[in-house]
Amino acid sequence: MRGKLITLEGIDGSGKSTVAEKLQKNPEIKAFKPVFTREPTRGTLTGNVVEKAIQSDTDQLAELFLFTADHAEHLAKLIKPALEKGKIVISDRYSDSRYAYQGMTLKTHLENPLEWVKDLHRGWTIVPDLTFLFDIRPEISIERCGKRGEQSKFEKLEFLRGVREIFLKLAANDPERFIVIDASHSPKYIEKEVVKKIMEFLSRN
Ligand SMILES: Nc1ncnc2c1ncn2[C@@H]1O[C@H](COP(=O)(O)OP(=O)(O)OP(=O)(O)O)[C@@H](O)[C@H]1O
Ligand SMILES: Cc1cn([C@H]2C[C@H](O)[C@@H](COP(=O)(O)O)O2)c(=O)[nH]c1=O
Repeated sequence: MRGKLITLEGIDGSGKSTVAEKLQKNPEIKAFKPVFTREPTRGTLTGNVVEKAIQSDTDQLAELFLFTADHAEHLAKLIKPALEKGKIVISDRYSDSRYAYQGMTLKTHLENPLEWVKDLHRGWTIVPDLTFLFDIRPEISIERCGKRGEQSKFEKLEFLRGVREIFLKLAANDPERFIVIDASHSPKYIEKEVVKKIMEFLSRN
């Protein structure tokens, strides 16, 4: 039987990586021996190029294609083989990050960037079985990122407001797949909520 793909999404500083770390240590989740991964990928040719691109003034369309190439590589080398082996895969960011972030960066290039970017993925990507959207006001997430001590070029209030809006739209349009989590709660509360929802999902599927 094909495995299950669970993704963690949200704006910068919404707490996805913190949740991913907690899930890796959680006994209920560990029992399923999930494969933990992320986008942009780490330590790969495509992931390294993306890393460089987002640290510089790369053209927005070029950036979309680099993120998408990284996604193709991620699918081919890790996601598909793991799902074919029946594994549960948990990815910190995935295609919805492209729809939301590049849906914003490409606003000046294209008439309907969200649909255009979604179309680009159609026919070859794998749609997640379950997606958690960690929803938070950018004012809070930016403050959190400040404390973390690094700043990406996407961590701007107006920009993240737009990204958040697209994420919420994606979730509203696909309520079967998305679970929206109020990410302003404590890490402990969020971990409990996410574990509960994953266990419910796995018991049904
Ligand atoms: N629920 C929470 N409450 C308060 N602070 C949090 C919470 N979750 C995470 N943090 C802190 O906020 C910062 C950002 O968290 P984290 O790196 O998990 O976010 P992220 O969504 O993975 O961000 P990015 O996508 O930008 O890498 C970290 O310093 C982390 O310790
Ligand atoms: C996958 C993906 C990511 N981004 C953005 C989101 C972040 O600002 C950075 C890097 O991600 P990280 O989780 O903070 O390491 O890149 C994007 O714009 N498009 C994407 O597809």
